[in-house]
Amino acid sequence: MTGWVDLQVNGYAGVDFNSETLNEAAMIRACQRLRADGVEQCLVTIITAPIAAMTKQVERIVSWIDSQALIRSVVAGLHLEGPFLSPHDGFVGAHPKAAVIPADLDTTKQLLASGCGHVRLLTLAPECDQDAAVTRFLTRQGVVVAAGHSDASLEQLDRCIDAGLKLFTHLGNGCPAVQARHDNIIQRVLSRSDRLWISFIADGHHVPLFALKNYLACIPSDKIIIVSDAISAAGLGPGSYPLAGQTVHVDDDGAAWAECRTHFAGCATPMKRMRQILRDHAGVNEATLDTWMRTNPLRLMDQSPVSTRT
Ligand SMILES: CC(=O)N[C@@H]1[C@@H](O)[C@H](O)[C@@H](COP(=O)(O)O)O[C@@H]1O
Repeated sequence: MTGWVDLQVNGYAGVDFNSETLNEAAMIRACQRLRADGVEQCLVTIITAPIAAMTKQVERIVSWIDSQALIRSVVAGLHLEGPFLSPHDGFVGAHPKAAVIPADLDTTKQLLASGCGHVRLLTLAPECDQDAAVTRFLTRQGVVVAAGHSDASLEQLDRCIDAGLKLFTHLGNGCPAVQARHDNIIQRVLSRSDRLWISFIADGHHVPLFALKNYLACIPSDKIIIVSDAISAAGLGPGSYPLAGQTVHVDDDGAAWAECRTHFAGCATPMKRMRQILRDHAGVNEATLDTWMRTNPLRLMDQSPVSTRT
């Protein structure tokens, strides 16, 4: 197998992984489509919701990973994006503000318990993780910690990096459109690209290609990871699609907008199209694409070997 490894998939081909009505047959269909579209493995991503709803959704998906061979071979685990994110406008992005909470160990343990060892990655805002306690705990449990939806200062970023933080989730998104010209989260994270993997959504909408090329040129190649952030619209055309109880509008150009149109809400572009975009419009060669879409995500996930997780 030489397919791509996508660390952020919220849904695919008409199936919303965050829906309360998700069932096993739909999950199998989505896995078949992911495979057919070149994705060997992915992390199913559960976004911020009230804790009881998150744990219930995690439990449901974990039961299928444990019992169904195709799901187990495609779904390498879960990525929890939230609930410990910045609640501030712009940073919170498409996550429901009311369900965002400060990081705490009890909630973290509850989330991990519901995952029965399948939670591989958790995205949090370092400024919401006092003394980096949750980052340190998760790292010791073998869960990769990412920063994202965050306005962390350099000090807060460094404190979490020292405690085990490994990744920054979809740089250039989950932050306000207008920010300080120099001291902003994008520049702070770029200044730490020797110590962090950094993921990007390469659909050409989340980050305009000219800016994406600048980012990709200034980060060491072994630190770059491409994620799809796919939602149920991925692989389908323009229209309205569900995401965790929200309605997302996909325009003719493929951009996926929240109803208010102030921010994106996931992505309708599959990995195979991102690969074409990066190759044909950003001049990235095939070997480098393999590094960013397979080797690097696998290396990052090796930081969370299944055998060491409890
Ligand atoms: C699954 C999902 O909801 N993903 C969206 C992402 O697509 C969007 O980019 C970000 C903020 O929006 P912004 O990019 O407009 O800041 O919020 C969420 O993470």
